[in-house]
Amino acid sequence: MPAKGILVTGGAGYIGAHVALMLAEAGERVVVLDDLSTGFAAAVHQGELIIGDVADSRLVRGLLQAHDVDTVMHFAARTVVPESVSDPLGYYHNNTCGTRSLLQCCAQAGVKHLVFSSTAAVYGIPEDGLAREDGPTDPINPYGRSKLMSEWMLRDLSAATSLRHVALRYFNVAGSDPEGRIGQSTRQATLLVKVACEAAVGRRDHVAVFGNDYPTPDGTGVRDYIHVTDLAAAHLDALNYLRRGGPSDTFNVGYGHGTSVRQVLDTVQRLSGRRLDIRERPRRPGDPPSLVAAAERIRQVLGWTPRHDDLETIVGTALAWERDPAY
Ligand SMILES: NC(=O)c1ccc[n+]([C@@H]2O[C@H](COP(=O)([O-])OP(=O)(O)OC[C@H]3O[C@@H](n4cnc5c(N)ncnc54)[C@H](O)[C@@H]3O)[C@@H](O)[C@H]2O)c1
Ligand SMILES: O=c1ccn([C@@H]2O[C@H](COP(=O)(O)OP(=O)(O)O[C@H]3O[C@H](CO)[C@H](O)[C@H](O)[C@H]3O)[C@@H](O)[C@H]2O)c(=O)[nH]1
Repeated sequence: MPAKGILVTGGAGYIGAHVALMLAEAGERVVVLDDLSTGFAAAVHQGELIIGDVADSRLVRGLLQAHDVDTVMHFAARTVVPESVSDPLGYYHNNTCGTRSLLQCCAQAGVKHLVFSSTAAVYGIPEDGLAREDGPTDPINPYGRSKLMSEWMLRDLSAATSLRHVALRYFNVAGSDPEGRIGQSTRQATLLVKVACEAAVGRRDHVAVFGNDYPTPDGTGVRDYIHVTDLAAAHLDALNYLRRGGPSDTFNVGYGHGTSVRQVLDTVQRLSGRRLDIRERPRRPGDPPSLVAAAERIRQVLGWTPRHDDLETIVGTALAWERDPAY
């Protein structure tokens, strides 16, 4: 019997494309659904790309049936925090209502497994800077709320039906495919590693440091940066876990240690050999001083074994992409 299909929504985007390629290389039959609002057709290396909206129920129902899909990996979303503040309804429409529509199709088609892209933004500002899966969720922007609502819907649907899911809460994702096939080409990026690498190759004239008076070792914000290839591998671990019959669950995907803005910028300067024009700016509203994953559960339960837990590898691959992007 031919293998069941895996539907990857948002598979032309930065993270989804890395996962789709890794799945295809592992021998899975992948079909990508993406409206190309922020993604790139050239990011889809293997498997079919269907251009369309996750909220198009007719299209999605047809795809689930035609490709005999039993697993959905759901990446499609709008992801820019400040944009979610200025256009909250757009974010709830695309991320929350889009997910609801997709889930309805999955339930009707009897999809067995779903892996969902959630975010550390569901935590808001944890008191001690360490985010635990069973700790409070209190997102501070519409993006985080749109994702948390999706987690809730998934949890309720899994309780009511035979669907089982894994929600992965990503921390700060950066870097690119070490072979240079896929990377982050997001336009008007706001994320630190991407912005700093753009400056290092001369595509921006400066980098802002948002806040130098945080209660952190060097006064700048601390985050848990993870390499996109390790993040992609977590999705294959989640898939294997669900196939083994594992119950629905939620996991942080982070390394469990923090890096400051200044450490990131120092590394970008050292690896690029370029001095950046660094401008100290006031704190960015809504930024927690420090956000680091409690990172044990995913290793224990899913068996996730990161291979690129190294700031130089993260920045090095991000810089390589910035110098010579494939799209
Ligand atoms: N990049 C990060 O650091 C980060 C951190 C936490 C969580 N996430 C989550 O990971 C997922 C992927 O993010 P990314 O960084 O790859 O962003 P991205 O913008 O590169 O990818 C999102 C993809 O979804 C597509 N898309 C958006 N709305 C769609 C719709 N309605 N129908 C079909 N396709 C649609 C876009 O065209 C794009 O290809 C998102 O769900 C995001 O919330 C990302
Ligand atoms: O030009 C910049 C950009 C960022 N920063 C600082 O660098 C750190 C990281 O900021 P990012 O914008 O790179 O990422 P965030 O920590 O804001 O992460 C948010 O956006 C991510 C990607 O969308 C995830 O969703 C994540 O969960 C969500 O909290 C923060 O201290 C921020 O103040 C700067 O100093 N200058």
